[in-house]
Amino acid sequence: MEKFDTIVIGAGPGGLAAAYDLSGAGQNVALIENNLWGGTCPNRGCDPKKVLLSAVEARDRMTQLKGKGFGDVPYVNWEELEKFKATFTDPVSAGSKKGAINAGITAIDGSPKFVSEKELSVNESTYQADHFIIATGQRPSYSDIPGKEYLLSSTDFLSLKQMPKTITIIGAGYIAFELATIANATGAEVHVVHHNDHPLKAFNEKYAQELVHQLETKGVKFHFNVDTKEIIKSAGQLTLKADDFSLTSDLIIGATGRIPNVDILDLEKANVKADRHGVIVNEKLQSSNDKIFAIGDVVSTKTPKLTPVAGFEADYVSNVILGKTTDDIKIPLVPTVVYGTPKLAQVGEQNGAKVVDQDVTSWFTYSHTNEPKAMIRIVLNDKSQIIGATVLSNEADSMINLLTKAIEQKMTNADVKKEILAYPTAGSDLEYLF
Ligand SMILES: Cc1cc2nc3c(=O)[nH]c(=O)nc-3n(C[C@H](O)[C@H](O)[C@H](O)COP(=O)(O)OP(=O)(O)OC[C@H]3O[C@@H](n4cnc5c(N)ncnc54)[C@H](O)[C@@H]3O)c2cc1C
Ligand SMILES: NC(=O)c1ccc[n+]([C@@H]2O[C@H](COP(=O)([O-])OP(=O)(O)OC[C@H]3O[C@@H](n4cnc5c(N)ncnc54)[C@H](O)[C@@H]3O)[C@@H](O)[C@H]2O)c1
Repeated sequence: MEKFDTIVIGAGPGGLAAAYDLSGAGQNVALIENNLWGGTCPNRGCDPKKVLLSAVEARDRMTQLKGKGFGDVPYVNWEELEKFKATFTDPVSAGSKKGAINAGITAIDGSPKFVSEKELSVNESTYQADHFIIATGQRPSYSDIPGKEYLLSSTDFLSLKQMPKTITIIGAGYIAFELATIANATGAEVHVVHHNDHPLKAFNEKYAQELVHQLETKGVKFHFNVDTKEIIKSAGQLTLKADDFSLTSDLIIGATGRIPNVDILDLEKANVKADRHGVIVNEKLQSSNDKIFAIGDVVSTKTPKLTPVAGFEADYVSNVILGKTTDDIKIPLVPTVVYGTPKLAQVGEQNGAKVVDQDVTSWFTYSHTNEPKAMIRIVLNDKSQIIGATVLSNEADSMINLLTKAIEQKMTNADVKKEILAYPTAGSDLEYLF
């Protein structure tokens, strides 16, 4: 039986980072993947979505300047854009696997199952290790309704050969907003169906509602308080049914959340406990078996499920395994962005001693690109230090990174005014907020 220092299960951003860290430190590491190497983010998540959105953003920017330098703005050509996207995604899996092998990691394709607390089997071979890291991520989950087999996932959407004329998205979280933005820019009629009237529930409500309003202005139709009961297929189309509600479209995307990939690992044989949110861990990311860790999206914690978090947890767990730290994990501030035009970004505390909530649409940064609405909300504590922020604008992604740094450095509003930042940029406007 082959023996390793550490076996990592799942070659996404989390698993790959951990395998590289441990192998780089001299450990004998195996990495096991049962699908595409590289995981969700570069194959069917962040990166392909961002490639598609870059064309959408270019179109939206031109639309904002219609009559101010641009005439009629064409819809995004989906087939061409998909081909461009494939130039990024196609090489990922082979490249990620080859990179791991070149780094001295033993790369194994297959679905492992634990056979004991220290062993797992894959492809009829059994492997032993001192430590294991579970980094198997999540997959889309759908409500158990009749016709759910007709639903497509975000993965399917990102690889559609053709964009249909009408498309319905169930859910109003990150994925729903981003896919709605992309489909709308290709000329599709887009419907978003949500079971309550609180979209993007982790974000400031006023800002989320403004994003809804801006998408509605572009033609996206939101249907709130509609609890989907059934999907019916007829004459090549799909009809979504709810109480007193019916909507027919060419295809329906389920974007109602994701569930952890824990079910086929035989975790109970290794004494690893999981719940419906993932592997249960302590403050050192150890499972109920202290030699088996979990990182990234598969972990059952409230930590945001995002790529930089998976990477951070990978580095932390590697340091625990290598004996470099005995401290509990301390996740730093995690900024999040809903991508599109505009972007909605948020970080830190949303309540404090003082809140500056400013409509900045008329400011030069936003008026020279004719943005329909731009808003910034900064939360300060009783020492006037910045402790949180929400930004809605085309510049929200870079602004939230800047504000995250300001929070980490405990900057006050007076400190912000002392900074010299390149002008004219969204960052150099910050001082005018206070
Ligand atoms: C559409 C979409 C857009 C996103 N956009 C963003 C974004 O803009 N920014 C951001 O930060 N995050 C984004 N995310 C989230 C991001 O993709 C994840 O947080 C990140 O990929 C988590 O990394 P991970 O390594 O924990 O899991 P994953 O990337 O999911 O990797 C897990 C790996 O484990 C493999 N695996 C699963 N089960 C097994 C098994 N039994 N045996 C072996 N291998 C297994 C999987 O095939 C996969 O390769 C997005 C996600 C989606 C779906
Ligand atoms: N830009 C980014 O960083 C980004 C983008 C996409 C995905 N992600 C990651 O992927 C995760 C999953 O994204 P997501 O959008 O699937 O999840 P989500 O949790 O953000 O949104 C799911 C939405 O579906 C709704 N919902 C649940 N059941 C429903 C039902 N029966 N009918 C209608 N609506 C229902 C929820 O209320 C929620 O609004 C995110 O939480 C995030 O971690 C990040």
